[in-house]
Amino acid sequence: MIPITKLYNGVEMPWLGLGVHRAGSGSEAETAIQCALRAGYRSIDTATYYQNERAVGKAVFESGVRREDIFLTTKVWNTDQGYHSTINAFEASLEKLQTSYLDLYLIHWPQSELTFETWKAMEELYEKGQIRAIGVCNFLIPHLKRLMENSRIKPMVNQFEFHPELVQPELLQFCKDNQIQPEAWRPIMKGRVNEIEFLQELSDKYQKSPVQIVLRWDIQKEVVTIPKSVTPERIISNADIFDFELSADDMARIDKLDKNARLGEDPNIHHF
Ligand SMILES: NC(=O)C1=CN([C@@H]2O[C@H](COP(=O)(O)OP(=O)(O)OC[C@H]3O[C@@H](n4cnc5c(N)ncnc54)[C@H](OP(=O)(O)O)[C@@H]3O)[C@@H](O)[C@H]2O)C=CC1
Ligand SMILES: O=C1CO[C@H](CO)[C@@H](O)[C@@H]1O
Repeated sequence: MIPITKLYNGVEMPWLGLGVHRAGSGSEAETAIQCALRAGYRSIDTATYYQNERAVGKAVFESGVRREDIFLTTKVWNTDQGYHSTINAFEASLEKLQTSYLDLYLIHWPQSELTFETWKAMEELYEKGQIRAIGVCNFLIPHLKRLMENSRIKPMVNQFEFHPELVQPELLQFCKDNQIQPEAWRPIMKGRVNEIEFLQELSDKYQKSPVQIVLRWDIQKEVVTIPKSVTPERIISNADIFDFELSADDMARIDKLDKNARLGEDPNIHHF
């Protein structure tokens, strides 16, 4: 059983889920999701932008796992931002995902003034019970402050790039202080954590792979994590992180690998 965290509105979210960006839009994604569900995953992170919501919906529907036991996340893409276009994008996502509600709907990137309208639509869908939790991605502290100062409901989740070379302690603390659950994207640096020497040392010490060490570090830092894989052995081993604990010293030493180095786009270029 993958343990769960509780969002500030009481909704339960698994600490670990399957990311499906670049998991393909057909059978590759379906097979990966079926494998993950068999391995105990109960959370899937997709996006309209990934063009595989249909595959996600099909895999979940055919898995035999009850919809209410799965935590389904998708995101409103930049070109769909705005009040009416968000409602339309949401309806389209529901149809593709073969579901009547979402567990988590996220704004994919901040997009200047339009984001206020997007958020208003999401607040309404949340209040109507069509989404169990609403949140954002790629919001830095100024983005979060601006949204919170100008809206009724604060985000329940902020999903941002997070791994040992991009720790952003201030953003983590800000999320914590405001009861916003942080969620890590690109958590294993696309597999590159395997090449970091110190993580190889910890791998020998704990008898876990560097990837497992890093995913465990996420959990102990209270960051939800969503590693992507379409490889069955990796899907299984990435979830095998709940039977060991990193010492406080080793946690702090992983923190020190921080280089403030991004692999993805810088949210600073998105004015809001
Ligand atoms: N909100 C946002 O803006 C963003 C959200 N995301 C979300 O976060 C998820 C995860 O991030 P992502 O960018 O995919 O990167 P990840 O850090 O999860 O890395 C995925 C890559 O690592 C490989 N991999 C997986 N497990 C292992 C392993 N145990 N050993 C070695 N290599 C491994 C995968 O290969 P293979 O599949 O071949 O096994 C894949 O190439 C995305 O899928 C998406 O859902 C990502 C980017 C931005
Ligand atoms: O979700 C995403 C997947 O990765 C893309 C490219 O790195 C990101 O831009 C996007 O936000």
